Amino acid sequence: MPPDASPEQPGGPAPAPDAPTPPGTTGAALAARAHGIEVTGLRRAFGTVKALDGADLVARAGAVTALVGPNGSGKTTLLLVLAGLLVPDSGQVRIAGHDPVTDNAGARARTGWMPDAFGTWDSLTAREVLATFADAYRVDRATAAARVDELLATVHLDEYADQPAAVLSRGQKQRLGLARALVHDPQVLLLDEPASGLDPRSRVDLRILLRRLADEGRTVLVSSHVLSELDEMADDAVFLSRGRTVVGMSGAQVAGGRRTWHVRSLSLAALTSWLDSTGTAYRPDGAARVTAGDPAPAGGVLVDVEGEAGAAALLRDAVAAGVPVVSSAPAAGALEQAYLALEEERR
Ligand SMILES: Nc1ncnc2c1ncn2[C@@H]1O[C@H](COP(=O)(O)OP(=O)(O)OP(=O)(O)O)[C@@H](O)[C@H]1O
Repeated sequence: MPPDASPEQPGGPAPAPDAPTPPGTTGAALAARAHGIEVTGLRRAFGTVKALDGADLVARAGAVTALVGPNGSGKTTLLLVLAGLLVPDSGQVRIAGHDPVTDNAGARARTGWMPDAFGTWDSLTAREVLATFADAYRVDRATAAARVDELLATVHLDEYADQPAAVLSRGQKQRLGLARALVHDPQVLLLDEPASGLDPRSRVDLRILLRRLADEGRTVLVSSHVLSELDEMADDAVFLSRGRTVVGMSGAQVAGGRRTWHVRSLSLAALTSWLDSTGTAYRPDGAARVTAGDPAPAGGVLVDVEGEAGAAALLRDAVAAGVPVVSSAPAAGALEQAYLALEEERR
């Protein structure tokens, strides 16, 4: 049995007969995808551990939503409940308008689930693995055959299509897991650490694919510890801590907050004396390399500014004052900074 064996796999309850539409469907069918994910007051305990302790979440259709939180904050538990693989103790969940508790088959027919490690049947080929899942989701044979080929190409596994899954590397298995999640053309995609084990090229491909899927009107909820990666792909973010939603943010809110910028100048002295003259607080970036005998070494500082407009004003004024600015960029991604600020508040 694969490690992520679950009733979702072949042999489990059948999806609803009105299974989702094939890829490329447009118009009215896409309009029906208006619902995303809605979670209210979700609770789930394992013995005395409250893995979910009143979590709330909204993930919009047509957007990529990042699910962020420290180890043990309840992300996987939440995703398992959303995937219909774990029954919550209490709370409300709607997946594309369906309740995974009372209408498990209906919700799961519309949900693609990619666990953090995808187990396969090693004796089946990559193509057979996908065909088996398509069959379990009652995708008709002709549609399934075309879709399996299309997905194998999408995740760049076409040359391994007829190889036993046992020969696939960890990253290739992850990509097969992504294809598996898409085999029934779900409206909602749940991905738990999808980029783990992927090489840089595959990470870029994943980002492009998730953006395309969201642009098609699907709901994409993705958890990862690699915040820089989420930064590049997420429209919105939900932060979990100790089983509760600490904050939900739109991308604009994240970008609009107070952030640290790294400003570098050909002359560190010119930069710092200008900042001093304007009363702007700054800190060393810890990377200044002073060359012996160089009277005006290059270097940079960290400055906290309000939103991107604040960063633009800082750059404009520095250049206007004759400071030879080389670069000005966020010191860390927006999600990372928001996350660290939240951690700071909790201390
Ligand atoms: N099957 C289980 N039995 C007992 N405790 C569990 C079980 N699953 C999760 N937990 C506990 O629930 C809490 C939340 O775990 P969960 O895996 O949801 O966190 P997470 O945010 O996904 O963590 P990570 O980032 O480390 O993957 C943890 O304290 C964990 O030990």
